[in-house]
Amino acid sequence: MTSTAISPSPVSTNSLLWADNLHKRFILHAQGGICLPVLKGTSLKVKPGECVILQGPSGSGKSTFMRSLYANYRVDSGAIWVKHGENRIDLTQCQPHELMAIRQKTIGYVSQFLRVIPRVPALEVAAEPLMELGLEAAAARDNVRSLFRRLNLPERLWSLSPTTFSGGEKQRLNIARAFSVDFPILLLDEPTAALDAANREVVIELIEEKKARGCALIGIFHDEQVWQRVGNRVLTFGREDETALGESHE
Ligand SMILES: Nc1ncnc2c1ncn2[C@@H]1O[C@H](COP(=O)(O)OP(=O)(O)OP(=O)(O)O)[C@@H](O)[C@H]1O
Repeated sequence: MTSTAISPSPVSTNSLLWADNLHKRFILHAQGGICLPVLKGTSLKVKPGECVILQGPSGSGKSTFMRSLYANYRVDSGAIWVKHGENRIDLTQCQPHELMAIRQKTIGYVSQFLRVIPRVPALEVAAEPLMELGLEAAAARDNVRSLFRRLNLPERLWSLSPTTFSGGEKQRLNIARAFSVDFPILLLDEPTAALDAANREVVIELIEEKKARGCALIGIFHDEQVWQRVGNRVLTFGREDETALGESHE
């Protein structure tokens, strides 16, 4: 594959994701062109098997950073190197077809919200990413069923459209959709916010399993009990420094 976004010489790092000196500001055109600088030189490297927690006060830029890592937001400057297959690609420079391939194979994203298409059953919604990767429908559905069971999503809901699901049900569907694929990188934006204690515990287990398989995770969790258990490091916004969590997490 040739692309201007591919590093000409492999970056000397074993990180799966490397955000380098990101700057991002919002210009509020409808409000007198006010400029809101949000990311001011944010950097982060994440290696296989690591989970980095994004922390900081409300409005400090955690979600903006996360959305930039998924190229939902375009940064003003800086680079986001991602190991995609054998290549390292800069997400800030890549072509739309490369971004699609990266989202299909390399970076998974669990957002707080589920975009649902009316009339498509939950099982199909969750199995879609696996089928897009070429897995046959029956195997994809089996994989999703086992995640639905682990996440205690009642079987009577599997054939229903998730439009009427509760917040926690939608969230578990979102988790099954992203966790069914073996993404090398997973971005988790409050994946446990709407869950009860038992299901939170399941998500913690699923995250631990991903780490053991060498996945690099970046997460926003308001629940301290969760991030203390799954996190290796904390990137603090508003201060922009990193703290290692207890040795037991390393
Ligand atoms: N699309 C946007 N347009 C304009 N301003 C935005 C946009 N998205 C975020 N902001 C602003 O950027 C700042 C950072 O927002 P962001 O959502 O990244 O914070 P956060 O740390 O994730 O907050 P919270 O913990 O409350 O979710 C806020 O001041 C917010 O108003």
